[in-house]
Amino acid sequence: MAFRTAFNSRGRSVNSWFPRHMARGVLAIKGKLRNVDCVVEVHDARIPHSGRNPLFKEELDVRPHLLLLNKADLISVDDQHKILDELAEKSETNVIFTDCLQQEHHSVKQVVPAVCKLIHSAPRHHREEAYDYSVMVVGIPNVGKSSLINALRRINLNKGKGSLVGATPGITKSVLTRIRVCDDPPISVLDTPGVMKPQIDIFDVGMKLATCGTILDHLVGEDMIADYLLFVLNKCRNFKYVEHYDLPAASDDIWLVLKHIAVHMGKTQKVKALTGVGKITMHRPDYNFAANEFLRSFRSGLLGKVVLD
Ligand SMILES: Nc1nc2c(ncn2[C@@H]2O[C@H](COP(=O)(O)OP(=O)(O)OP(=O)(O)O)[C@@H](O)[C@H]2O)c(=O)[nH]1
Repeated sequence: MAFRTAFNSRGRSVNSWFPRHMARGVLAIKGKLRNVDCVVEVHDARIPHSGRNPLFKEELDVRPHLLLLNKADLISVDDQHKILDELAEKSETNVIFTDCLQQEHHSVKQVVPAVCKLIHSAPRHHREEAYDYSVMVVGIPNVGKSSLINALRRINLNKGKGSLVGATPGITKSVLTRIRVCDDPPISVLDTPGVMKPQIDIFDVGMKLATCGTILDHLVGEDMIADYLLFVLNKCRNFKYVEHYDLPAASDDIWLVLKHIAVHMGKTQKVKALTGVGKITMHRPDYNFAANEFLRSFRSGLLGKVVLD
């Protein structure tokens, strides 16, 4: 079966999807850099190249930089190896894949040793005398910055939440909160609000970011994101959704797929319609519910392990 090879943007512009306050966020982050020993950038492993805020590298590169590709549970181990090779080609070698939701936190346990190694490998400038290590956690919205901080606290301090976690992008609103995550060695992190590049000019990048939940769904439209997700799944021949929703076959028609999802999940709405034989009651699939369900399932890994880049 032939599927779409390109996604139709339907004339939509991406710029309006990015909240204005985020430009101020970078300035605030930059202003705190003097008191920081290392920058930890958290990004979504499903989009290892797209959507990273270039300002994190350009503006904060005066400090050692560690890239954490989080939500690694949502991609395959083979893809992780491939991504490491691709990043190494761009001279980016300080990279760790993390899964902050995993109970034992095996991957997150690598973070403190890696941070210490990086700090020891570079001059601390005027912070030479400072007893504790100060780490700034940066990243675009909803990639798991707060989850990482909470996991670090659990591992190293046996303590619970220090930072709010949410499925909606933009949960961390306060500008820069200092949180202790380890006593030996003493490490504090600065939690920062998610900051997106002020303008993303490539439509495809905007859609990848939206599919991973880093942009508020309603700004883009859930049906549009669901259509992009369907396009991606078909393009990479990942047909797990067919089995998951008991569809008769794979399809590139989002409305057909959403209709099946709604019917499969028993989500139809009664509507009255006036016909030639009088008023009749019809059952209309709840397309909004279906689009939301399709995205939610993908984001929680139920539709397979997919790298969007
Ligand atoms: N599958 C998976 N989900 C994760 C992981 N880490 C975080 N999440 C989920 O991703 C969502 C966002 O997590 P947060 O920790 O609030 O992200 P954040 O970057 O602090 O978000 P902002 O406050 O918007 O900047 C939540 O629903 C988390 O449960 C992970 O490693 N794997």
